[in-house]
Amino acid sequence: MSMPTIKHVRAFTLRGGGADYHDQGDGHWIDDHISTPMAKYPEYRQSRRSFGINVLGTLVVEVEASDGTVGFAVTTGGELGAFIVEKHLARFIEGAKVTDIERIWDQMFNATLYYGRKGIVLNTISGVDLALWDLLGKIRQEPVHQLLGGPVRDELQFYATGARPDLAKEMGFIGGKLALQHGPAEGEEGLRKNIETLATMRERVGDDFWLMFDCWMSLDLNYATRLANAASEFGLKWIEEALPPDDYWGYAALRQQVPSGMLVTTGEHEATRWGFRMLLEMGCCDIIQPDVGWCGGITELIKISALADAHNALVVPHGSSVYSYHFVITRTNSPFSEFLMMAPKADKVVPMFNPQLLDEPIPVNGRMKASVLDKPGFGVRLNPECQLHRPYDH
Ligand SMILES: C[C@H](O)[C@H](O)CC(=O)C(=O)O
Ligand SMILES: [Mg+2]
Repeated sequence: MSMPTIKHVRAFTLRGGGADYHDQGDGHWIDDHISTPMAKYPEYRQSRRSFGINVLGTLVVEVEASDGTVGFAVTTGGELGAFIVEKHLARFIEGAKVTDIERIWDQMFNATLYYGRKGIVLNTISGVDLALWDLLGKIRQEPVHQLLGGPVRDELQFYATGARPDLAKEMGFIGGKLALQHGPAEGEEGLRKNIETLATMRERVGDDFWLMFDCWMSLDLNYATRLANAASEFGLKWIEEALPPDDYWGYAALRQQVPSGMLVTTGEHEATRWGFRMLLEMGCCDIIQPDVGWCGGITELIKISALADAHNALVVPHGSSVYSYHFVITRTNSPFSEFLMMAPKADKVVPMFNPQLLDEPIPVNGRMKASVLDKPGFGVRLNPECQLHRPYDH
């Protein structure tokens, strides 16, 4: 079979939820007094949007092959990501064969090393990488999970992230992850309120349902240790992203200090095999949580996951909807998945990247059959009702 080449790459921006899932309206649980690294400033404590968590918006990358097939992906990256794709990365993509994914990744990463390595550049590289996997799947008429070696189980099992683990239990999820609401700047009273929320939820969900705290990089080692000790009485399963992502030493210490049996998890703001190598070799956590749309895409996640497996660590990707589902179903060291509850009150299941994708599968009774993922590529379409904007052209 002669392999088509890539004729065009195009980058667009989009506003309103979707891949930039913090870009929500007023009254959404995800923006209601969540503990953040900015919460030490009282004026930025009530809303994450107040410090600009949603400034980037969504980046849409489209790759069109010489036979007319189009692959695409969405990630967080907006206009800055669009600039990087159109003005810098396009040269490595256009003219390449659709199977040249590994070489394109290596060229994108090495050409941006002097200003990249992590953050928005890696989000952007991830977006291109996911679009390339989508394209290859569509050209081969195979789902991405099949390109990755095929499912290792019949279905995915999900825990839910949101303000209502009690409702998540009724909806069939295996656990509920609460966003921690009060950080160190809110003192002992804040710590008490955090524990009260956990205690209330434990009361409602019973002993066996998993409950976790997501601390979104907002604590220090002392506070995180005290929170973990106090939460232990209420069966906290894991403490997530307790410290800033660069504090590998703090994570290694925290893992030694949490009560026996409690897991330490992190990694959604980490990128590449080198970043995760630090977390794994320094013994920072029990579960790594790469976001497929931010860590370097599927091409890099394959390497990160192999490294984690060799360190006996689980890989439970952060959010990332279909991009993580197609990966998780193919890996034994990824036994369950996250589902971010994007309904403003976390009281019903809506597609995670709503409203940007069509045909985006959702868990039913906290589960998703592998067969639901059996469409070419990632199996989703861009919603034509969403207003695409192309800020740069090349
Ligand atoms: C709930 C967290 O603060 C954040 O918005 C999402 C996240 O970190 C996660 O899903 O994990
Ligand atoms: Mg998290």
